[in-house]
Amino acid sequence: MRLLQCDGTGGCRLTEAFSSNEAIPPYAILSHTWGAEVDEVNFDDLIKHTRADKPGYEKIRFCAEQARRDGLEYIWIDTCCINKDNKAELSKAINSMFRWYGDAARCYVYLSDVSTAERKANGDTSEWESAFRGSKWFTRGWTLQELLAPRIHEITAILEAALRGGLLSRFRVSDRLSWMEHRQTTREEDKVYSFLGIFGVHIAPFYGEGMGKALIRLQDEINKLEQCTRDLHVTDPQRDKTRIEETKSGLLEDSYHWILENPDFRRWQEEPQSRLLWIKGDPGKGKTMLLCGIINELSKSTAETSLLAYFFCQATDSRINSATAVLRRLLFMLVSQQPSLISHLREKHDQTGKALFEDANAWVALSDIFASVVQDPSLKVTYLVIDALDECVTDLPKLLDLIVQTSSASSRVKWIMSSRNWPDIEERLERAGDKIRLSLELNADSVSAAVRSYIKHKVSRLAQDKRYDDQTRDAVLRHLYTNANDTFLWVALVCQNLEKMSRFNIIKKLEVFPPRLNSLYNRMVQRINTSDDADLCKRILPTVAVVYLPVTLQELTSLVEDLDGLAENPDSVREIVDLCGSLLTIRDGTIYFVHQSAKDFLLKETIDIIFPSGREVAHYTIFSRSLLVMSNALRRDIYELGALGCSTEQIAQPKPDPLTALRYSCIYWIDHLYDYASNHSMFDVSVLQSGGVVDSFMRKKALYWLESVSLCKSMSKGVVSTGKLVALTEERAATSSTMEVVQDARRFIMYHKAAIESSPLQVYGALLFSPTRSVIRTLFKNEEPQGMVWDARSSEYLQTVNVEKVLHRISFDSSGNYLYTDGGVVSVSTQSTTTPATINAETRPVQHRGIALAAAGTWITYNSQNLLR
Ligand SMILES: Nc1ncnc2c1ncn2[C@@H]1O[C@H](COP(=O)(O)OP(=O)(O)OP(=O)(O)O)[C@@H](O)[C@H]1O
Repeated sequence: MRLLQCDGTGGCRLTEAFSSNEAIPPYAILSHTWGAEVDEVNFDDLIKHTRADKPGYEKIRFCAEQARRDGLEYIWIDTCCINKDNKAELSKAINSMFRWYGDAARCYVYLSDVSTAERKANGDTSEWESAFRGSKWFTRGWTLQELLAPRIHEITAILEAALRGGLLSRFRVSDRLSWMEHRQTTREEDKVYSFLGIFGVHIAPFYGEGMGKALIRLQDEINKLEQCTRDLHVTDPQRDKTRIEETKSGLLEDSYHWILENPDFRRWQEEPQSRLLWIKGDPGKGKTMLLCGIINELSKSTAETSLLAYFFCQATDSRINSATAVLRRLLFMLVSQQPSLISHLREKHDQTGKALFEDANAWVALSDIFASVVQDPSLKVTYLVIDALDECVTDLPKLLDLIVQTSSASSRVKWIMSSRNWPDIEERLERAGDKIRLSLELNADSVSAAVRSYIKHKVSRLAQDKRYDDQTRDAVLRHLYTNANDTFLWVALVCQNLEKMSRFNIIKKLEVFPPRLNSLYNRMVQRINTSDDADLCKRILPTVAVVYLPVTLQELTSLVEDLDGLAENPDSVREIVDLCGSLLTIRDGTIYFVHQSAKDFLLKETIDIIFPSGREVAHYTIFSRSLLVMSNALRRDIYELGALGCSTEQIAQPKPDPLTALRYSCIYWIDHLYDYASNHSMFDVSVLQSGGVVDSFMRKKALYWLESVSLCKSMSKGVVSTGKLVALTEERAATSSTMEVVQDARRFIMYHKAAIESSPLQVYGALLFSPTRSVIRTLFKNEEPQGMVWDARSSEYLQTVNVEKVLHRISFDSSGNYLYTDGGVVSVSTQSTTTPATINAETRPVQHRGIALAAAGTWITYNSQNLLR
């Protein structure tokens, strides 16, 4: 970007171009409509100091004068700040202009066809206003990206939220395209190129290609961008935060406000060099809720000017307990708020697709991307918040190292993290330069006051709901004040128990709540152990303690034999889970531990009660139950979709959903088998023998299982799991026939993953593209699609499409006449022709890797020999 530097007396000179990592000084930018090309001052005129008589100088003078009044030294005007003879510079400018307008300190609009002289002395603005409303500035293509003022909504019909600075990525593509409808540009392609910034995409301008082709290229880029954002998305982080707050019965402002006045916190907030704040404290001291409060405050105070991204690690949920998950969510939130940042992901994502975020190399790729995002010179001031580092089970050291490294590399990023008092976290964070450590134990007075207000609030609610008399209320207050030891969680658990108890004799019953968390948990476990339902609870608790993410009530019925047949009756399951006392809680039909510390307690302190035969047995039970229920229920086309080409996006979850109770089993059975097998002395070798449970399941159900994995949107996990299964059969010397079927299933899923992921029933079409000697193809011969047999060596082709690169995405429009690929759009002719279609030609003698099926039943293979039939 080049700027015009004004000397304050009406003179200006062009600066050298700023490189992309140089800081750009504050500048004003001009929005105007172009006059005749000869009248505008161009780059050459400024370099050679020629043609000072051009009418276009008036605009420069206007802009420089206004900038002087606004105290700005630099201005940017498109007529003269771009060297249009330099193709690379022109292309870069076209692709960056939207951002340059967004980043400007001021934007001046020069309306050459509206005169202030038309304002009447008596203040009547009607003539001026009608000239204003009729100005051609509102009808030109390029000025679309420069619109700012709210009243412009009436004239342009552009949604007011967009004009008020709402994130453009939140508006539908069709809405944004419609804003251009009544606008003109001198060159037709500009009608498309002027959209690049509005969609946050880049294409090289190619004047002469025509609007149609430019639009196809734009649409293709938009599709890729949307796909990249979709692939990055896992769950909505805002919703995750709300869920956490609700699971913990809502956030109480009085109990976190102290932090805003805390000297360490203020130092972190106010000093630019203090980039890293680490809040540490023992279990249940209120760190998570404190961070929820801080996030609320930051989002109020910095909403417009900065970015805010956060992540709550939860050890109990394998989807959100790894370093990769942390980076993926943070990046998703940053990109959602500043879409231009997606450029750091696009190149890698275009090559690799969703696997970029999920395969074995995901950490390497994501950490590189993250490091370049935080060093992007256009990155706004950014706050990154991570709660519960201690609950990041996978790759915590790598995450800590990255935080330390990036915090010293970027001055625009400020971090807040929380964790328990773990020495290994302390040791790693010690390496960060300007960090602030805020210990809750060292701020005992503030925490104690916060806990007291929490107690007051909870007890007044209890007194109201349970109609306590004054004496009971005061006794409860006293017991909580005396025994809480500044631990929110202890108070929360006691109050939760009191809610379930009748008010009579409460004062005596208070004795059952001993001080300290562990004593309280111990009391809860002892009560379960001596209850009438102890056996049932002792089958449910180990299951809930070893699952890799919280399961639903229906999923639990698949994992615990005693709950067989109750999948349709969640209320009964709820009653049974309630027997497990105060250790578990149910929210939206999903079972959680009341707190991570409850699970920790169970796993560490009660092994002999909950896992008398070892934890591996709990894994074995889940594995074998899963295989049993899947063997009974899985079948071809379980959702009764019919058409093999039905794409994942078109599939609506049926009601009732036959996979409701099976989802967890489908995704995690292999992980449980693996964890069971980790104890050599306990492992029963027959599990992996010919005719054993795994062998039989794979022979009879492998394809139906893959179909269901795709319906559960978990193909990437399926790939990883089958890899684990292969490794296990090798380690444990399974019989060779079992190894063969498992290895072939692995090849099958690797080879056809993309196709099965986009259309689950393509798993059956994929048989046609597997070698005839494939074990899976042989086993499932009867499942091959009938009447659509395709033979690459002998078929007549309607059309042959050769592509230059691997195609990751392929889909037909609803008519079946157009095929959209990431290599371009192909029309699917119904007449026989030997002419190759529009994608660039390159034939490679390798095999096809995937397939897609048109609505009309035409097959296509993609990747290399791309054949339409
Ligand atoms: N500001 C608050 N408003 C409402 N409830 C709170 C607040 N602070 C703490 N609590 C209650 O205390 C419980 C424990 O707090 P929290 O989960 O934040 O502790 P923690 O320090 O993060 O614990 P751990 O390190 O074990 O994860 C919460 O479940 C909630 O019920």
